[in-house]
Amino acid sequence: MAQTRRHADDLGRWALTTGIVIDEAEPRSAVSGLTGRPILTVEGMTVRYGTSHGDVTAVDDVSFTLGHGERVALVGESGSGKTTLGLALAGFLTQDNVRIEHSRLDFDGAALSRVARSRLPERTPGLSMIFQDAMTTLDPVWPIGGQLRAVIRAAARTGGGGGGGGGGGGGGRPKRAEVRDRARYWLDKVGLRDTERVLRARPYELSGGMRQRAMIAIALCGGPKLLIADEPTSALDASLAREAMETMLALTRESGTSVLVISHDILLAQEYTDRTFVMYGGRIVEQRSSARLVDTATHPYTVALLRCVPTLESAELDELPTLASVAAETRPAAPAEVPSARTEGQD
Ligand SMILES: Nc1ncnc2c1ncn2[C@@H]1O[C@H](COP(=O)(O)OP(=O)(O)OP(=O)(O)O)[C@@H](O)[C@H]1O
Repeated sequence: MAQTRRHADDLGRWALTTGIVIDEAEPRSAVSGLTGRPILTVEGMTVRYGTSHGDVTAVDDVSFTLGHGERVALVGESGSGKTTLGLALAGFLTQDNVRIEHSRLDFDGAALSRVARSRLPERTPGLSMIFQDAMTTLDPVWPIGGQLRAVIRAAARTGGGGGGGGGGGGGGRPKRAEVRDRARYWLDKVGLRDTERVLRARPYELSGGMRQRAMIAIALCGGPKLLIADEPTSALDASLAREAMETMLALTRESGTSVLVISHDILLAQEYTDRTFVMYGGRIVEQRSSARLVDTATHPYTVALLRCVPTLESAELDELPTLASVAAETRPAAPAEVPSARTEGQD
């Protein structure tokens, strides 16, 4: 808790310092037309790292649900706990110094207990994760083809799908030729040409954009029901980032895969997702329809974040607004003045 508190005190002016957190959950159906049982239900999740200076509470009592086929952006500044939340959900936080607590964590209708998860790439069947930098995430000395085939085989063992390329999703052991076909199919799906070369290549032999596409193929070839993408395009330049994001989202739409995309980029969140969750100091302080975020955001941090988005008007300014400058302009709100939580549709 000490670290979270210090972090909040650095910014000093927003609601977290007054202890007020607005967790404004809109009904999913009202936002995206999605109904039925959620693919993911998280209640009361807290993640702490034990350090030599005491415990760091990186995720602090977070609750939300994610619908089947829904795409949600998790935005927030550096250190707000986005990556920790994604890693905890995907089962990557297994170190001894990490403590994860929750009152409920259900994925695809079943409780996700950490002990039930096994080694990669079978850590959580049906749940896949993409990371920021393919170069440091992919095995550097293992050809792309081998990495793809390992996930395809693992998915087949656990009954995963993945579609296309010759079966293998029926829970049995797929034939070698089928696995090879499916690996080619997925490279083709993510827009990589010269697939034979890419299959044989090690990650360092590909360009950044190609590596990121290969990582998207590896993440999706097992037919996940939920994809957690942590800053999936921030290592790419703007045009490649857009292409890779569009490819990833088109493929997940096609397969009905739910997506939780972690990003600093609130514009990207608005453009590509159904709902946006804003994280601040380890908490989800706002959950909104992405399309209506600008008009409906009430939490002071979200409002400040939106004011920092560059616009044509701000190009005229001597200095672009930053969180620090917006905070400096904002009179510290007394607890009674902080906007109260309202759910859209109540007005
Ligand atoms: N292994 C660790 N040990 C101790 N503290 C950690 C560890 N990893 C993260 N933290 C701390 O947990 C908090 C949340 O970090 P996290 O990386 O989850 O935030 P983030 O929002 O994803 O940031 P970024 O956008 O920069 O990736 C930060 O205070 C960070 O310093």
